[in-house]
Amino acid sequence: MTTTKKGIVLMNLGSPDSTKVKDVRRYLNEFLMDERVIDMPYLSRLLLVKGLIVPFRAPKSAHAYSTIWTKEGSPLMVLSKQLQAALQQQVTEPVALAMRYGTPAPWTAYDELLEKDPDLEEVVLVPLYPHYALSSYETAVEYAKEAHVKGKYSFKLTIIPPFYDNTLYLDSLAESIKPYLQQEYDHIVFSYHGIPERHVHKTDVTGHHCLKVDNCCEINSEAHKYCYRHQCLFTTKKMVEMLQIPANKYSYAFQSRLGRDEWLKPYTAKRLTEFPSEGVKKLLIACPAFVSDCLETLEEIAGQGREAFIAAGGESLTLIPCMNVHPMWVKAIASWIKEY
Ligand SMILES: C=CC1=C(C)c2cc3[nH]c(cc4nc(cc5[nH]c(cc1n2)c(C)c5CCC(=O)O)C(CCC(=O)O)=C4C)c(C)c3C=C
Ligand SMILES: [Fe+2]
Ligand SMILES: [Fe+2]
Repeated sequence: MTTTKKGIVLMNLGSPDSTKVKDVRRYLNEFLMDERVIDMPYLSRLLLVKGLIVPFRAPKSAHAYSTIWTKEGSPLMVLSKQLQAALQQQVTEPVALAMRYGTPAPWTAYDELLEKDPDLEEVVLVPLYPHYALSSYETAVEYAKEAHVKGKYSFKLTIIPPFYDNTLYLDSLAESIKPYLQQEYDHIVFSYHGIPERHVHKTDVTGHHCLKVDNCCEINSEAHKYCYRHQCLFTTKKMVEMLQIPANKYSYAFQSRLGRDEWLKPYTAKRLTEFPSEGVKKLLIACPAFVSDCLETLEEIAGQGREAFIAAGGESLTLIPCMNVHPMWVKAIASWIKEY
């Protein structure tokens, strides 16, 4: 029996090169000019992003990054590199890292793998997103595929699908949350990165299900394959079942809204200011849409979010860290590689 010579690419979102405003500006321009993130015709997008959003956002984001930046760089990059190293301990195939924005680009990762093994026959791409969204999973995959075609690489590219319902992901996530449920708490919120409602309509393959039918995400539909909201709600439901969280002690919410469009609701930022008046004083927050801690968990939730919650009368907000390099999570990725 001959075995295929494989390599692995872990792919995440990416961070600016530094907290300097010019680096953050370059990163935001690349990110927000992505048509799967700001889905507008090119000229309108250019005017909005370069004329309005980035000039105002870059200094604010640079400051936000400066509050979480480490000696080794952005937490997202540092933790992604740690995940790469931990996975490399578990598998014999070479493991490289790629980012959708900034560096390392997918072609850099492909070249790195080929340098280690010029006879490489297959690369397994692991987009580090549990849930499908145009602005996360799809854009990463399309970018990696484009780099594969443009670079005329001869190896086969195999792509791991969104893993929101995969037992190994759910087991690792539950295991990473479990210790935090031992402490006294009033409520746990599962906070997912938000997306515009328009994106949910766009990915509805039926054209008439998502956000149009009552309880759309709970009624069986072929739309769920691409429905970010369904997939987030599914992950929440599984966590609640597996961790036996009482029905009155949990909720879900969506964070990181940008602009004035309607995004998935409820908004985390609003809920944080409402919880204390509902009797929630000790709050836990888990962020299952992120596999590695990043600006959105460390600054938006544990920084600004905690401040808003306390100012509204809350006592404590505990951010449950992402899976990061949890041994079960590393093993989960290693076994997906074997399966594919
Ligand atoms: C979990 C998946 C993600 C989805 C879906 C997503 C959608 C989305 N994001 C923006 C705008 C921004 N997001 C930013 C940071 C950021 N986003 C994700 C993941 C998803 N985004 C991560 C992991 C991060 C953190 C990166 C890091 O370096 O730590 C930012 C940059 C920071 C800021 O200025 O707030 C922007 C901008 C939109 C518009 C969108 C859906 C359309
Ligand atoms: Fe984002
Ligand atoms: Fe749905």
